[in-house]
Amino acid sequence: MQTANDPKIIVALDFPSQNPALELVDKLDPGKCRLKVGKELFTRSGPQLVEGLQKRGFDVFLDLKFHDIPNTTSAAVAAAADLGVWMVNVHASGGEKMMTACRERLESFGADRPLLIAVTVLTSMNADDLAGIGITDSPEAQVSRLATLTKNCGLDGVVCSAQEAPKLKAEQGADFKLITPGIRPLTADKGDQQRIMTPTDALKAGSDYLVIGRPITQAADPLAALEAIHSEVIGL
Ligand SMILES: O=c1ccn([C@@H]2O[C@H](COP(=O)(O)O)[C@@H](O)[C@H]2O)c(=O)[nH]1
Repeated sequence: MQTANDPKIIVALDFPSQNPALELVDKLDPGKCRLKVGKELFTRSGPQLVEGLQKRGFDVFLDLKFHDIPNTTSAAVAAAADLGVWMVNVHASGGEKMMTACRERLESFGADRPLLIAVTVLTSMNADDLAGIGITDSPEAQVSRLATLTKNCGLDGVVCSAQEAPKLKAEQGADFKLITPGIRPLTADKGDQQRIMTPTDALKAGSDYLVIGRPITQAADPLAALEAIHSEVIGL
């Protein structure tokens, strides 16, 4: 259920610099959405921008998808926790030792620690893309395998596509959070996403949070696009 205290929509601020990002953010309501800062905007504008978004009242998902050795990755998630972000992520394919080191490092932040989640299979990838990196299982099977590893390491959830959500909720339980990009309203361009679902279907399938970028940020009227999605999902 979408409530004012736990907005389900996470707007991906994939902008080339902070000015266009803030132009949109200053029209948004932190009661209706959270914000995601990814590699492009963080590389341009960094921690100062994240702090500015948080001062405006928004929860920030720092989507830097860390993938490195345990020592380096756990230090990076601790730096994210120092920034005060709501959620941070790593790649599950970094493995058990890396994810466990990250989870243990965040324990020292107590109840205020960010949610720690792991990327399973990018929503831009299909079975052929997986085969290209030597994985002959279906995306669904690979996502399940990496979600099980992630849960066993004590993380809070995974990034997956909404298509995998029913299986993951059955396998990992209701509390294991599913953060799903690849969200496309019926009229939106698919772009480079492969495993997609509409906002309504994604929430019905078991997504906890919907990551939505271009269908909002590239819309002729981004605020109207967000409002339309918000109205669609508000009762779910
Ligand atoms: O598997 C993944 C992991 C992360 N993302 C990120 O989500 C947004 C999606 O943006 P759209 O414009 O709605 O496609 C983007 O920032 C990605 O880096 C993902 O798409 N898939």
